[in-house]
Amino acid sequence: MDADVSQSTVGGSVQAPPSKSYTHRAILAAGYADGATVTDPLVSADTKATMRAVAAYGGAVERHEDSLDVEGFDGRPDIPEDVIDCANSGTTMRLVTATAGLGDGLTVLTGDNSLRSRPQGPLLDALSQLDGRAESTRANGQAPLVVGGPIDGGSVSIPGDVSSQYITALLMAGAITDDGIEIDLETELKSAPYVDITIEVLEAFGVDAHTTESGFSVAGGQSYDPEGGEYTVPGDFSSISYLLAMGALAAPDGLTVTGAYPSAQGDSAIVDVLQEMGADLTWDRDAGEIHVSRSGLTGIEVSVADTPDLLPTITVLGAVADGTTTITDAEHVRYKETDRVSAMAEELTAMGASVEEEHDTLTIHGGESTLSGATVDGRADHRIVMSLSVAGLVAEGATTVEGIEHVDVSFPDFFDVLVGLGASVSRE
Ligand SMILES: O=C(O)C1=C[C@@H](OP(=O)(O)O)[C@@H](O)[C@H](O)C1
Ligand SMILES: C=C(OP(=O)(O)O)C(=O)O
Repeated sequence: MDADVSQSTVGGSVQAPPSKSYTHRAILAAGYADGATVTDPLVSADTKATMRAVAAYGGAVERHEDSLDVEGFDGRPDIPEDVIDCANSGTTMRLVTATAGLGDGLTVLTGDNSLRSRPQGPLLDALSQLDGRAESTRANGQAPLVVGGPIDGGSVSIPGDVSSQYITALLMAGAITDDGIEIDLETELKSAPYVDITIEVLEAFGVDAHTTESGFSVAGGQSYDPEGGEYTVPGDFSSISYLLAMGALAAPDGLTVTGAYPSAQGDSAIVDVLQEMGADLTWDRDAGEIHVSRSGLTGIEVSVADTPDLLPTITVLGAVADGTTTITDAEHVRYKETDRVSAMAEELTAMGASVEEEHDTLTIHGGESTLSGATVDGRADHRIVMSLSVAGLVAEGATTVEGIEHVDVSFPDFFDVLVGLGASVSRE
């Protein structure tokens, strides 16, 4: 499905969607537990993949209007009756691959074309170091994967610059092992705040995991036991980034995002990025409300080492801002649903922007009247679709964004929200 987005303004108030990262972790943590209620979950294509995995391992997930009742598999998983299809979700594949290492038998994991081209090798290698069986069927470090155990824990050495999800996966599974897992990082850790999110969720489930001098550590023999049997998911700052970008570019009378409370999410840095670019933006942290209105923006230099999912949003902001925006430390953003560094450079160039791509860096030469409408390819990637749609709000003439159904991965009602805020969008 495509969306035709015309130059238009937005305004009003909108509730932040629930966090994808917290929802995945809460569902799996409830799976490792006897069970739990997950309140205000994100129900999306990606989190449904984690629900399916928990069910495949012997749990069950019942959906209610504002909550999920998760029946856990309580520690070590059953051996699934069938292949686990992780669809488009990297988080699901990495987190539940480590779960498979706890099982007394083999689990087969696969996903869609995109997921089957993403790197899993370092996690497979880590499970092998723990004497698990962990193989890529094509011997290329990519899914389909065949993984089995049961692992007892131990020490692993792993690179930190490919995906933090490997660390999250090992910490979550490590608590269930007999001996725990010590993780030594071979490189600096990229996307580090996502491990902070993991440690925060584990703590809420009564599990201790912590940083060490060389990486992370989780003791074995722990049980997942959430206080009060319930966990509430906060709002999602990656999703909020599109709402704030729309406000800063196209809300003359302002736009308010509610449900935006502080948490461990690195992507709340979008607030600092916008303020540094000169946006008229205030965040009432106690009330969980961010107010932003249309502002003249100026280019900045920003590292996405900790915040890879903000790259598409910042690229669009940079294309409209006066002067040059330089996005650095971006290599790991190439390992997502698509290579987002190239995708954003190419699609915004098609809209008239001047973007220079290097391996680790994007340089955008912006200006208020740079963007013009074009037909752009959403690359079957939710974040490319959403950021190009925001660009369409300020481009001269109509922008057609292809493949908009992919917003289902993290922000299923994105286009309803956009229309509700007054944007001129037609879908066909
Ligand atoms: O753990 C998580 O919830 C995520 C970690 C990040 O991935 P990497 O650690 O692979 O960079 C991020 O890009 C992804 O959207 C969600
Ligand atoms: C990269 C993302 O997610 P995942 O790694 O779970 O596919 C994302 O949501 O941008």
